[in-house]
Amino acid sequence: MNEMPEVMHHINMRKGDVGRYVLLPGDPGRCEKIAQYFDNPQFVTQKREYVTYTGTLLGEKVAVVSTGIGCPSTAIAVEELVAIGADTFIRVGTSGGMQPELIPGELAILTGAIRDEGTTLHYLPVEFPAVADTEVVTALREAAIQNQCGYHLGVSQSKDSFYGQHQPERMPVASHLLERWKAWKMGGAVCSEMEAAAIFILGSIYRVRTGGVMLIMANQEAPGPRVVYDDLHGTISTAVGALKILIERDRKAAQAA
Ligand SMILES: O=P(O)(O)O[C@H]1O[C@H](CO)[C@@H](O)[C@H]1O
Ligand SMILES: O=c1cc[nH]c(=O)[nH]1
Repeated sequence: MNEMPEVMHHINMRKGDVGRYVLLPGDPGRCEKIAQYFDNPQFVTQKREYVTYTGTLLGEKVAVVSTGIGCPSTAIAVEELVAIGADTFIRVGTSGGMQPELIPGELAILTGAIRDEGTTLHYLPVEFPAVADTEVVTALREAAIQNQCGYHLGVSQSKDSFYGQHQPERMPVASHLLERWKAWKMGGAVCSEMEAAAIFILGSIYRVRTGGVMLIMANQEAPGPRVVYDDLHGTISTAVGALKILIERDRKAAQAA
């Protein structure tokens, strides 16, 4: 087996560059905006789709690292971040709503993800569920309530094809995609996005804490207005609030130990 290099090949960082707590948006352009919610925000590095800023919350080092689109690049980010010492990850993303009652602008706090993608099959058989960490889910829910954000708890569909979600009819495998979408809906999936399954499966394997909070931009099951892509204040505040809750709880647990 090849050892991990000292400087990680893709994220371009080494031990000490980030702390334990990391936010993971897909879009590299969202990192600077998220970092503004930290104290002492600082740009660290950029390589390919991986942009990193660090800062502090309650005096603790935190980071935001973009994953790019999809599970392949996300799995690489999580692998390399775990190798340099991170152990708590929250995906901060956008998604499409999958249940008629969801209102664009509300949040989906993920308890798990449907593994409708190929990357995690390189890690665990498909029967293994992609689940979020209970402590992270609880912290996200508390933070959403503190921020007065409407939210729904549930599973996302983590898929490989954005256009397979939005224009399934034009795909040669249309009937397959439509039938499976119907099944995900009947099973109660709340939203569709592209990275959570990889984060959750790697979290299980490496015994690190993972979760995700997704802005519901539009509802595919109840067409109506979309929220603007840039309007992520509630989503980011909820993720940052959850990190603060986890930092405080971790400190108390360390003192009690
Ligand atoms: O909002 P982000 O985190 O970029 O994520 C969502 O947006 C992208 C698709 O437009 C996919 O990466 C999907 O998961
Ligand atoms: O509908 C959507 C919105 C954001 N990201 C997705 O993958 N799907």
